Amino acid sequence: MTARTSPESARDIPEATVARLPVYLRALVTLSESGTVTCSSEELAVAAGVNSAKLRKDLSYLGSYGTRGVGYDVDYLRYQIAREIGVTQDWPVVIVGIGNLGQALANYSGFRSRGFRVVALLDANPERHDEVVAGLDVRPFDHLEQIARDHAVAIGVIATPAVAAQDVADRMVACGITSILNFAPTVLNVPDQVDVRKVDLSIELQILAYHEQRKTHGAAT
Ligand SMILES: NC(=O)c1ccc[n+]([C@@H]2O[C@H](COP(=O)([O-])OP(=O)(O)OC[C@H]3O[C@@H](n4cnc5c(N)ncnc54)[C@H](O)[C@@H]3O)[C@@H](O)[C@H]2O)c1
Repeated sequence: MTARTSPESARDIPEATVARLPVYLRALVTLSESGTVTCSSEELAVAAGVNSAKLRKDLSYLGSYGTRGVGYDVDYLRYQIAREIGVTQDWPVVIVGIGNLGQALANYSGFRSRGFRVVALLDANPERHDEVVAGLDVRPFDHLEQIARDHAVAIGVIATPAVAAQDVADRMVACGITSILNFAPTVLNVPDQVDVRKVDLSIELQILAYHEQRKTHGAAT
């Protein structure tokens, strides 16, 4: 499967590579902030926690091969990857469902530093509408259409209970939101042109539990 790429590149990059680009970007930001000017593919691979042959192959999709004997220019590669992902531009984001998780997400400073600007926090519960979270008023869910229009919102985050998530997704799609990050433990039905990414920490824990169990059984035999 391939992923859509930026208009400049008009190339298709494999989905698995796309999933690793943010990992490389994070490693490059750390290297850059520590004053590193160039790095070898091995150094970058260690910093990103991947195999260096895979890293070189991934970066070749971006047309970036480094310079023999010198390696990669850290800031230039950081810019190239950020541009490929689309985070050199500012992405307005709305978060719907401002309970425990929605508040934690709203307070997460890492979104802004990676090009995501939270423009509104929406909740259906009127009791929440007096609250200010991360410097933003919590607003009625019914304001979604107006906010999406005013800020040209492309990305919506769902942090409501599972029973409400499909309705929230339908309303997001109806007002032109084409990418959804869903934290609710439910499968969303959306039109083909809408991208949904699902985050489920309990699934990650279950995968770890599976490996733990195998370690325990392996040790017992
Ligand atoms: N993906 C993960 O790893 C992960 C981790 C924790 C929680 N969750 C999920 O995230 C969701 C939120 O969890 P929480 O602990 O913050 O819950 P919570 O009850 O604290 O908050 C949910 C909020 O959604 C609001 N809401 C309900 N229906 C709504 C609607 N139709 N429109 C707008 N707002 C609505 C509620 O008023 C409430 O403020 C749940 O679905 C939970 O299962 C996922």
